[in-house]
Amino acid sequence: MRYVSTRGEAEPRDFAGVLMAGLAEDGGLFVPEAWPLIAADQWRTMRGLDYPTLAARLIAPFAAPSIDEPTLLGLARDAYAGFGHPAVAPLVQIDRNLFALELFHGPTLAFKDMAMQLLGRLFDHVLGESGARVTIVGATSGDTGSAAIAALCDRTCVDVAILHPQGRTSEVQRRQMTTVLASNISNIAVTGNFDDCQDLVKAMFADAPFRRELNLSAVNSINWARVAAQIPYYAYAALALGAPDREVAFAVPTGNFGNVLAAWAVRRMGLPVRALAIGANVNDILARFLAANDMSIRAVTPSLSPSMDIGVSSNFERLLFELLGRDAGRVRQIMTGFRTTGRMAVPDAAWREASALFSGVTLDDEAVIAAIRELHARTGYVAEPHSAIGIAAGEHLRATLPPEVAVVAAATAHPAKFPDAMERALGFRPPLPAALADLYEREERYVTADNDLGAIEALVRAHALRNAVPA
Ligand SMILES: Cc1ncc(COP(=O)(O)O)c(C=O)c1O
Ligand SMILES: N[C@@H](CCOP(=O)(O)O)C(=O)O
Repeated sequence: MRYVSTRGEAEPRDFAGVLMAGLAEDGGLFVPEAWPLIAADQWRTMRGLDYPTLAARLIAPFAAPSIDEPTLLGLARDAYAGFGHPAVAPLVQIDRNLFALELFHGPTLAFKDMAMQLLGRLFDHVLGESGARVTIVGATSGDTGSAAIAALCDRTCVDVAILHPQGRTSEVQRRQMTTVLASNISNIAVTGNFDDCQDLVKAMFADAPFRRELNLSAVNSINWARVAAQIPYYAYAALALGAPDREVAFAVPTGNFGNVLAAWAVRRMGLPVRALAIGANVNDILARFLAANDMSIRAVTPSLSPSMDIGVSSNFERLLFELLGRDAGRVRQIMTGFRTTGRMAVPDAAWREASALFSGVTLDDEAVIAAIRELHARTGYVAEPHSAIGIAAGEHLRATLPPEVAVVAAATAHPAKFPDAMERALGFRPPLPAALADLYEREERYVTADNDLGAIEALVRAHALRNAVPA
């Protein structure tokens, strides 16, 4: 499989090349040159496979020829061995025809572990073969950072610098990052919001000499490998519920649009996905787009679902590329306009196509608290704010669909990551699992920095040089 940039000017490359490159040199995102299409008969043979086997089977067409399926299977078995549930991503029925796909049984208690545990092993595999070393720069609103750090700490071939918005994550999220004292990990608390951090990451990639000097790579969902590794759990859920012989629909709490893009991908690969709902907090650029073709940047407002406090959803560009018939020139023009005007001029036909498949549901903090309480009182299910938004979107979706369509909502984080919100909603603080029980006693280490590219680059360079192996 070869990958092309959504903006058409970067050199195409294979899976290993895309894993290492992260963001394309033209500022675009890598996408598969062609989508693998799986026939119904082949899908049926995948029913009942365990999670690592299914993951290897579905990622194999994306990874070929860089990495073959047996190698992927070995990496996947290792990646998911430490998960806290034997099914890795269990489906829990929470109501009539409504299921929660629990994606938070990995080491850092959020769905990011599902991809990141595999990604860490992919980096080792590819870099081990080449002998190269990379500097990974990442932006986080709370969960990507801790998952990346857990997956990559102490690996000899990578240095990791994670930018988080100072004071805008939950304390558990911050401590999950800042208490990892491995020498290849650096945490930078930036004065600003997640979008500032993400813009800084993209600016580092756009600084060609810096990018070359440090051999930059990415762990955010701008890196195609992240999205590829998020595809299997949607297929896993759909197959368990009867696909390809039964339609399914997915509801996904959304920030950077990576997770729901993976759900869209299984549809593109041939599974009968009838509809996709995105759940948003007050930072609802995607819901506004779907409702009224209003993709306009607004100030980011802190909320009880901090991981979704995102103003601009990077992965929308991958969907836009498809909606525009893969016209990279058009994408380039629209994205340039978006950056300069703050409003994305999506052609009407593309918007209509998107809104025929996707719907959006917005919940402000009061509605989130009410949704957590109501869900708990009615079903006994304890959902943290992000998952509660996903489930609320699933409930809206269910009301619009025939009863034979199975609705699956992504439960993206463990309630213990957001104890303040849970206490406000349900009057108790869910305990952290044993492996994290002493999180509040652990030493924290991080540096703070202004939202200034030069200052951040200097910190990242110093970190990478400190760890560089002498020639
Ligand atoms: C717990 C949680 N839920 C939902 C999201 C939104 O996912 P995405 O950014 O892939 O849309 C995030 C962050 O990305 C998250 O950490
Ligand atoms: N919600 C994320 C933000 C980054 O999203 P990503 O999927 O692009 O890594 C986080 O928790 O960090």
